[in-house]
Order: sequence, then C-alpha cells, then structure tokens
Amino acid sequence: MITFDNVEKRYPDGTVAVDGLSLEVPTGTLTVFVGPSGCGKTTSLRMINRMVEPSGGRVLVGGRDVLDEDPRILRRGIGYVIQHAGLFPHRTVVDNVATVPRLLGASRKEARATAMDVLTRVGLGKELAQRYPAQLSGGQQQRVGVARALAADPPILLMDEPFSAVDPVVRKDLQDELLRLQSVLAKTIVLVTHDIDEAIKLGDRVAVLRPGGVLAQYATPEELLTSPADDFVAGFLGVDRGVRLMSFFSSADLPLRTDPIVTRDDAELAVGDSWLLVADDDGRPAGWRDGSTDTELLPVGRPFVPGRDPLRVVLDAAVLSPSGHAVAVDDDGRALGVISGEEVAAAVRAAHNRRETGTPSPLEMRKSR
Ligand SMILES: Nc1ncnc2c1ncn2[C@@H]1O[C@H](COP(=O)(O)OP(=O)(O)OP(=O)(O)O)[C@@H](O)[C@H]1O
Repeated sequence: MITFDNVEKRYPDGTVAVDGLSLEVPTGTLTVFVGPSGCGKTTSLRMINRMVEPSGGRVLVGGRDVLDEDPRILRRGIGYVIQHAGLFPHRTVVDNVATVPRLLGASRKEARATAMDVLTRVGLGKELAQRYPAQLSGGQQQRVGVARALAADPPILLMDEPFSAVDPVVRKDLQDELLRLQSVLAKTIVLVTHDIDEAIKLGDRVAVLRPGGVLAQYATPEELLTSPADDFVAGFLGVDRGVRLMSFFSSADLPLRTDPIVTRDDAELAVGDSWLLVADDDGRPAGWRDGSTDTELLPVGRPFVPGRDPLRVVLDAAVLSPSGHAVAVDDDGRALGVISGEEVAAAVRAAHNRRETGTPSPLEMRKSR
C-alpha cells in the first residue's frame, strides 16, 4: 500500500506543485494519476521514491514514511519507467536490463539469465538482446525500459508517461502488454499520463488532478464516467463519456435473433425486403443480403462474441453494419444471432436504469480490457 497523507510540495521558487493530496494505492493495484500539464502528476509520483521530498504531509510505503528510509534501499523495491525508456545507449539490451540485478549483487551470469527471462516476459525475443538501444524501435525501447524496471522484481512500479512517445498502434500494444503482465505479476503500480483514455483503460483507480496540484476525484474508471465530481472532471473526461461507459456493460444476455440467418441456398430463394445474414456451410457469417434488391453480399464487418465484448463494441458493430445489425458469433466464429442498433440502445438504457436503482445486473461487468 502506498499512502499520500495530506501531502504538499512547494518548490523553492514558491510554486505549489501538490496541495493537500491524500489518497491510498492498494497493494497489487494500478492507480493512474491523470490531469492537464503542470498539475503535479510527476511531482506526486516522484515523492513515492524520494526523488522529490514532500514539503508537508507524509508519503508512506508499506506503512513507513519514505523520509525515514534510506533512498537507495527504498528504490530497490520500486521500479521506475520513464517516457523515452532512459536506456544506457552504450550498453546492449540485455546488459541494460541486467544492470539492476547486478547492482543488487547477482553475478554477471545470473543477472543476464534474469534479464533474458524478463525480456521474454515483455515480449522481446532473444534476437534483440545483443542490440544497442538505438537499433530498436521506440516501442521496443519502451519494452526494454519496462523489462529493466521489472528485473529486480520490485513490488512497486512507477511509470511516468511510459507510452507517450510511441505511435497509437504501438501504444495500444504496450498498454495491452502491461495489463497482461499486471494480471500475472499484480504489482502495485502508479502510472502518470495526461491521456484520459489511457487512464480509463489501465487504471483500477484513477486520480484526476487539477492545476495547482489539487485532487479533483479519486475513483474507479466506471465511477468517474458515471459520476464525475464536478465540471472540471466531466470536461476532462470529454464529450463521449456515455459511449465510453458502455465499455463496462456486458453483452452476455443480449436478446439475439436467429431468424435472419440463412444458408446460401436459402438466400437464393428468399423473397421480401428484410435483411438476411448469409452463413457458409460451417455456420460462419459470409455477408449481408439486402432482401429488397438482388445485390451481392455486403460485408459482415466485425462480429462480437457475447459476454466477451462489451456493449460498446456491439453498438459500434451495429452502427457500421449495412443492415444496422451487429452479428454475434461463438468462439469459433460461427453465427449465433443478430441484434439491431435500437435493441442495443435499449439494453444500454436497461443497464443504466439498473445502475441507478442499484439493482444487481447480469449485464454489468468489470471493464473489458
Ligand atoms: N524543480 C522544480 N522547481 C520549480 N517548479 C517545479 C519544479 N518541478 C516542477 N515544477 C512545477 O511544479 C508544477 C507541477 O509540475 P509536474 O511536473 O509535477 O506536473 P505534471 O502534471 O507532471 O506536468 P506534465 O504533464 O507537463 O509533465 C508545475 O507548475 C511545474 O512547473
């Protein structure tokens, strides 16, 4: 557990970077500090490993005031990842990662073995181990940065804008990778970002800070989207708050219609003006046929798997579908049924109503990461 107890940071020039911050980061969870530039995110993060010392209040790690700890010993238990990975340019990838185990007393051979193991964990193959950082892509460098922070197996990981310097596709991969690693490693992670979407995707809890280093709200992503504390938080969450909240609603119990699903042969014979979903012999959707015109099959688009994909994905599929219907498939890709955009909207309203009346719902889920 990391505890901020009424923490203040005033820099010597009088700037108040953090003002009265109190919050707890439970062990094994990921907390995100998010907010506009200059609101004190990095300062707050660095007070955990004593790179910055508070001017008031206390920061506790595992119940102990960090100011009572030897900074070197404190930092052994705290991995640190920064934006441009901060790798040593003249050391190979494997030696970059082996640095911390070496500092902790491992032999060169042991440290390298640990490094190779951690590199594999973060998705980097052996073939990259002997390269120098400049010979890697930005995303690969960032993975090495994560590997280096994990190499000593610290219980705490601090990450300052770790994925900001890479393109959106690599960024998504790195975020997914972090969530996968975290589901196995269950570290206590504090991650700083200015990107609210990243905060909502990654955080078990999100601390929204406002300029002046004041905590605006500390809540789960779902609570933030449902009940922003004030206009500042609502504004920071953006205009599509409702759509993003749909990421927390499950598609498990949606009413699916099977009658529009036909074989190719049946499709030839069909008359009428309704949409038909033509399936192949193996039951996989082949395309939509507009019953009112004798056209070629139109693309199915991205189907959804009930219970695995959230309602946000289902509504998106319906909106993009030529028929206005989303297609549900099983894990093997066989068509299970279809649902219209209107029916998805009704399911969203029902989920909202249940939430407001506090009725437990089979539709609600932990966010689909
Ligand atoms: N060493 C310093 N001396 C004086 N002021 C500082 C120092 N470091 C940071 N600040 C100020 O403290 C405030 C908070 O800075 P901090 O870096 O914590 O914000 P941030 O939310 O991480 O910003 P960004 O998203 O731009 O990185 C800012 O006004 C900044 O200018």
